[in-house]
Amino acid sequence: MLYDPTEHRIRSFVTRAGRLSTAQARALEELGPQFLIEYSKAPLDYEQAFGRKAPVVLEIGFGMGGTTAHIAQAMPDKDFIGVEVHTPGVGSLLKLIGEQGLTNLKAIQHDAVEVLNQMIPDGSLHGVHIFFPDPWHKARHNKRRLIQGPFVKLLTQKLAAGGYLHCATDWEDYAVQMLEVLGAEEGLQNTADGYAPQPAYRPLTKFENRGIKLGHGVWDLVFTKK
Ligand SMILES: C[S@@+](CC[C@H](N)C(=O)[O-])C[C@H]1O[C@@H](n2cnc3c(N)ncnc32)[C@H](O)[C@@H]1O
Repeated sequence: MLYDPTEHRIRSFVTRAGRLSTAQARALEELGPQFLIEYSKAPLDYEQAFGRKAPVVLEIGFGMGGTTAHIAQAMPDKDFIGVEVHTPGVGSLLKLIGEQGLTNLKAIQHDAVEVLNQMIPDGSLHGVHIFFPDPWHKARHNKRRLIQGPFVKLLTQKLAAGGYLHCATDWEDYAVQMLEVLGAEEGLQNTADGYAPQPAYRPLTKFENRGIKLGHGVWDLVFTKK
């Protein structure tokens, strides 16, 4: 066990109260029963969850879900599971699922580390997306960053052979950390010589737009499981 969720550990998020809009609250109430997968300590049966057998991509920390819904719509042959702790974000994603009539996207509202440990079977994921994870840019908060050795080992364990891990960030020193940590994971192989060109399926996100306005660069990293 790489992470024991029963042990105290430093989390990559802080619980924010966050105000729900009326539309988000309605989406949670009306679409939650169909599109939310409840956190559980039992392994998830993807075929049962989606009613078909298809490659599964997990997205960690989808924020308001705009990118997640965009990608799911563009790839109807794949099933997507988004994991997010923030309630307004989950409401926002459910609203998009309803508006776009998506049947290949569901959400889990829970800490992704516990979801991976408890619900995701080893060797089962076609891909993992982690777009603009919180940079925790103050040095004393760096330890909260998601992309660290043990977490990357856990992700690698959950990927199928040939499956991919795609991370993106607009914080240069987090990009450097990601390249170092992913490069050090012996189960992974870089698809590029260093940072990867932005894959065509990833649209600009809200955080990316903000970063670009602030003059930050954006770095994509795409690794595959050996
Ligand atoms: C900076 S936001 C980026 C959101 C989105 N990916 C985007 O690009 O717009 C990071 C998100 O990750 C979520 N998050 C952080 N740690 C998480 C965890 N352990 N499990 C699930 N979600 C997490 C936060 O709640 C937040 O919404």
